[in-house]
Amino acid sequence: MAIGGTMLGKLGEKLRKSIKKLAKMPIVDEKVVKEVIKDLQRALIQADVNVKLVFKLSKSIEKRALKEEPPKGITPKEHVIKIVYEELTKLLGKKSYKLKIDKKPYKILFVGLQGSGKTTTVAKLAHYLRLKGYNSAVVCTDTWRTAAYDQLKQLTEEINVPMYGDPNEDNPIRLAKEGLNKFKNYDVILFDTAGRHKNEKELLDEMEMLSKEINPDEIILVIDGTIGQQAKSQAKAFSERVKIGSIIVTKLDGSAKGGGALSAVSEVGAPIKFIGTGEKIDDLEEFDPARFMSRLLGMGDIKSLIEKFERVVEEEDKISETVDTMLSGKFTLKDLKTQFETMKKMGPLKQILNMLPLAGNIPKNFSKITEDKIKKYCVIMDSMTEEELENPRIIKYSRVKRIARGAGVRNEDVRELLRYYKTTKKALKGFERRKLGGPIQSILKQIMR
Ligand SMILES: Nc1nc2c(ncn2[C@@H]2O[C@H](COP(=O)(O)OP(=O)(O)OP(=O)(O)O)[C@@H](O)[C@H]2O)c(=O)[nH]1
Repeated sequence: MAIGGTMLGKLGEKLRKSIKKLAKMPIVDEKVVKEVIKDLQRALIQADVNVKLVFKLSKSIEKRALKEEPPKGITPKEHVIKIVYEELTKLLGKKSYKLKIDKKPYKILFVGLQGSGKTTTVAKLAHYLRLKGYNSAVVCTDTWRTAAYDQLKQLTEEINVPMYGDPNEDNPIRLAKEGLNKFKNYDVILFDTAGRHKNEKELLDEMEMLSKEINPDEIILVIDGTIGQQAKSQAKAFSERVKIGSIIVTKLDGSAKGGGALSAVSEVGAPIKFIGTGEKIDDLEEFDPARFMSRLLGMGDIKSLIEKFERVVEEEDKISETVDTMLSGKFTLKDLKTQFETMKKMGPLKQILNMLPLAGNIPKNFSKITEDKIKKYCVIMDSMTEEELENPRIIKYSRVKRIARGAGVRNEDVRELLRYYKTTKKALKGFERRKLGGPIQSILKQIMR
């Protein structure tokens, strides 16, 4: 499911809007920073993010945006975008934590209130684990809700995962013991539990007893994302009685309060390892705060953009030299080849372009070329001689024919590449270095590297 679509839809939209606004500002000063912070505050509070957290975030953004110097090669605007992104990400946790199956059987105890999506999540995780190559089995210990057994049975049958339970048994401990014994040769055993009891205390008592009996390798708390920041007190109640190892927040699809739930749960101390994004069996996603935020912000992969910026800074001198050569008109097919090879290494061109918040400013010649073309052109250049690459002017008809044959393409393809080269060279000549604005220059540098 696309986050940009329904999931936390409104929050994402609003955050995107304020970042776009920032990206459009001619300069970034205190007034602009404050305005952006106001927008962010409004969006976050509407998504039920705790006011204190929002306040903390505002302070850090303001302080960093106004005090920190942007690194060389990065414009103040890009710098502020990066700070906003980093601070928003921090709301969701410091890093990503993966589920590690490091012994056999790996026992997972699921806890959570009724309706949180626990049973569905157990099945989703069993399915996820199977795709990762682990064979897992499921035990139903819920003796309170009679439909729980049937629901789990149906879900596990659909995915062909063995399940143990007994609708006539009223002792969850006995069910857990039996299940443990039955599935001890499996890679992973998932224990589903009750979500309802006479009262909350007794539910927690039962979880504690089950935990003692099963001695799980990990206890996963399942929390309904639609409850917003209340998720924190719920998580706390459970963690006071059993050792919560990780959390899964469900129903983030279409929940306006998802941001509140995620940020609140991040404060509890146990990492969010997965999120539930729908009712279907594969609507379970590994949770990575940085990736999640960059997707939510809908600006392509900001994380990789930032890493690239870091490389830009490191390679500033080297790039500067290359750009100088290109802009001075000494642009050979060899330079074009280097440029293509970098593009190939950096991933699909489309992706690179999407990563740039200001992609609209890229000269047409650069954005028009497709990945397939790049591949083809590289093959063609591979069958050229060093001399031809250095001095493309010598490539006349007989050479075109030889190159085409060598590369297994039509003569017309070779001529097309030569035309592309000429246009690019001309376009580069048209740029006067001093006329290039900051961001355009760094984009050009990225592309030309
Ligand atoms: N939209 C959406 N619905 C979900 C998600 N996860 C679970 N649900 C739905 O939430 C409802 C409750 O889920 P269950 O798995 O039955 O809840 P439970 O926590 O196991 O309830 P107990 O068995 O009583 O503890 C079901 O209708 C699920 O389909 C999710 O990520 N997104």
